Amino acid sequence: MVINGNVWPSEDDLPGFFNEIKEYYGEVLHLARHMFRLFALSLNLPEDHFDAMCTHPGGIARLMYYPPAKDPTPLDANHKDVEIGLGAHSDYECFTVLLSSSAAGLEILSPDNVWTPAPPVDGSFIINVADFMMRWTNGVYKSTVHRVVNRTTKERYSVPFFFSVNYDQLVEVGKVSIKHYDMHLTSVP
Ligand SMILES: O=C(O)CCC(=O)C(=O)O
Ligand SMILES: [Fe+2]
Repeated sequence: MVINGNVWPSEDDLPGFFNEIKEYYGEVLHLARHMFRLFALSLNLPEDHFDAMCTHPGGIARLMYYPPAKDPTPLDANHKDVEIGLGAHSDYECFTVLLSSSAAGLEILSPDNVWTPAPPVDGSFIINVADFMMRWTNGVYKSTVHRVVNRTTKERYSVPFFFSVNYDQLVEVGKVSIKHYDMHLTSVP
């Protein structure tokens, strides 16, 4: 449900901003729908399995800004990070298409609980599996715990695009029916 629409800066204040964002949103939405086809194939489902569930999908693009670090410190297990830009979390939709920032800062928690940098790679996207996909696939896909710490003296920008099926889509995990945003834990078969 959309309660309020987006509030856009005026064209005078930020010329071209609305059109650039709109164009990016259209392209990344297209890519996300394509990614869902790859997820389907990887799960031994027909390629178009998710198509009808993504006719008016949840898709939120967020523009992130991380100021330069005042006290740049390397990633070090013995050092307590004080300048965390975005604390440890997993995303909660199906998956996130993350446009790599030109500056480093994204860190992924490895399965053995070690923070590991995910440095930007020019012209690439990072795909983070999110909680809904993990629940839906009964843990076949696992959501990625990640955080952002800008350890550089550069400003950092990034654009995550959080993607989901239609918010009114009924989905099933094994024999358990769940509704979006009304999830319960299910046992792994
Ligand atoms: O800025 C980034 O690279 C990641 C952003 C993020 O994880 C989020 O907004 O959920
Ligand atoms: Fe995130």
